[in-house]
Amino acid sequence: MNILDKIVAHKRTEVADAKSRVSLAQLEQAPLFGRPTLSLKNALTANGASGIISEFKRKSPSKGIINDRVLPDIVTQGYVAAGANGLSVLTDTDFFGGTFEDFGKARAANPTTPMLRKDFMIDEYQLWEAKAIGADVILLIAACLTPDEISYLGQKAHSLGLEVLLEVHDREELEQSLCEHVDMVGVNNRNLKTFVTSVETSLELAQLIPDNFVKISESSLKDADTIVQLRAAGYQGFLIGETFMKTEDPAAALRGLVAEITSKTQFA
Ligand SMILES: O=P(O)(O)OC[C@@H](O)[C@@H](O)c1c[nH]c2ccccc12
Repeated sequence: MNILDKIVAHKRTEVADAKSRVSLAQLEQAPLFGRPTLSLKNALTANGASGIISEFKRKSPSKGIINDRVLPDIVTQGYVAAGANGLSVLTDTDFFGGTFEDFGKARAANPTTPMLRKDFMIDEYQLWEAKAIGADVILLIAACLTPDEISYLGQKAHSLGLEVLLEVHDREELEQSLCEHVDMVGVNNRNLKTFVTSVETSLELAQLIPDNFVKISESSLKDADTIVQLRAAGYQGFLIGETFMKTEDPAAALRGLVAEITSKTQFA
C-alpha cells in the first residue's frame, strides 16, 4: 500500500469515529460555523499580491519532524505580517501532527486572512468540520477522489460558502477532475505516492489549466527565482511550508523570500 492509500484508509476510520461522537447539528452550533468566509481567490489576484500561501506544518511522512518548537498563532501572525496572502494549516494529526486546535489558534490570530484547512477530504462531514473551525477554503486531492466525488464535495463546499482548491499532479488527473465546482487548481510538485518532487510538474501543466481557474503551484518551493519563473508561466499562488517551517523563525524566512522576489521583479 502506498502512503496515500494508507492515509486515506486511516482517514475513513477517523471520520467514522468523529461522526459517531459529534453530529452535523452540533457542528452547526459551533461559534464560527456561520462566520462569513474570506476569498483566497480574491486575495491571490489582488493588485500587488505576493501570491504566497504560507503553511503551518509540524511534520510530514516524507520529512519526519520539521519543527516542533514553534506556535501556530505566533508563526501564522508573523507570516501575515511578512506578506502572506493566505494561510494553510494542517489538521491531520497522525501523519502531519496538525490539530483543530492549531487551526483555531491561527484563525483567532488572523481574522482577516483567508485560511485553507489542509487535510485529506473524503466525506462531506469534513466540510462541516471545516466550517465549524473557521476555514475559508478546503482541499480536494484528485489522487484520492473520483471525479464524481470531486464534483459532489465541491458543490457541497460551495453551498456552505467555502472555496475549493483542487489538487492535481499530472495531466490525467487534471483532465478527469476539473469541474465547475472548483475555484483554484493547485499543481502539487510532490508526488504523494512516491514523495518525488519536481517544479517541472507545475511548468508542464500550466498551459493545460483554463484561465478561469486561479493557478497555484504547491510544494518544494525554495527560492525567489523559481517563484518568478512560475509567475511568468501563469501561476498566481505559491503554497510553501517546509522552506519556512524548517527554520527557527518561519516568518522571517518568508520576509526574506518576499524581499528577494520584489527585488528580482523590480529589476527584471
Ligand atoms: O512543505 P512544502 O514542500 O512547501 O509543501 C507545502 C504543501 O504543498 C504540502 O504540504 C502539501 C501539498 N498537498 C498536500 C496534501 C496533503 C498534505 C500536504 C500537502
